[in-house]
Amino acid sequence: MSSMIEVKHVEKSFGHLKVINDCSFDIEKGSITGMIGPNGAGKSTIFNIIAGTIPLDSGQILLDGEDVSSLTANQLFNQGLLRTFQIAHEFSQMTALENLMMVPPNQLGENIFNTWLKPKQVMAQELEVRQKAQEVIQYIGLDHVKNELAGNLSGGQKKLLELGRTMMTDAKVVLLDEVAAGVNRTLLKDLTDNILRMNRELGITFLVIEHDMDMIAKLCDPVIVLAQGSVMVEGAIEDIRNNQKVVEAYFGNDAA
Ligand SMILES: Nc1ncnc2c1ncn2[C@@H]1O[C@H](COP(=O)(O)OP(=O)(O)OP(=O)(O)O)[C@@H](O)[C@H]1O
Repeated sequence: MSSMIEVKHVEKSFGHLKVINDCSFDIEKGSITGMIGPNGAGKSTIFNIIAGTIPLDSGQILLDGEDVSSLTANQLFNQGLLRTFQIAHEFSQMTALENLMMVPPNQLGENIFNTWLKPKQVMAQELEVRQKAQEVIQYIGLDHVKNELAGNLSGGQKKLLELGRTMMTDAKVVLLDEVAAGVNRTLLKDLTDNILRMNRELGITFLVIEHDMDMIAKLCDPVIVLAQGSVMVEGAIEDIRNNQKVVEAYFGNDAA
């Protein structure tokens, strides 16, 4: 197995507060790697650094062997690394299907000159995108609500739609930040099944930050425990659960 993402000696401070401290770990290609840790451990910060939304102070991030430490989120998107985002306000007034159709970058039709100069190509591409969106909406099990406004979908359905949006791209790695929050148990199972299926069938690598331990246990191997800005332990969830250092990091020394 080779690495999809390598985090090497990354450091990040906010003012005088050192939040990420000589942090190094690898995410294997084809894995669903979980990241857990107590509040304030630096999970969101390292996640945002990998996603290109926060610059690192020092260290290096490699994507598929290439140094991407200074790339922006947009540039990383074009290299196949993306994170799910909540459906923005303006998209909530579009249908679920239209939300999927908005995703592919560089659609020819977006450029007015292309619409005049290359109308056939624009139409062919729109048809292709529509077909792909239809396939994706079926894949994620939202066909029955494809014409509903995204704003009217339930919390869990919105999460599924966000996952679907990543399938409209040629994603190699998807970063998921607390997808389970506010999702009911039935849709949580759909969400978990879809992530497992996308991983198995499409070969997408996932990095998952999650407070829901059930979801972590169902999805992730390995699991990385972050504490005070660096990796405390890494391994299978059963080993992590029984690790005394981890229990102490979460609950303090009283937990012993
Ligand atoms: N933009 C910022 N400016 C200043 N301090 C920040 C900033 N972002 C995060 N921090 C601080 O960095 C530390 C780590 O925060 P971070 O959100 O990465 O932790 P976390 O592990 O994701 O926590 P949680 O599980 O509570 O979401 C915290 O002490 C937080 O207050």
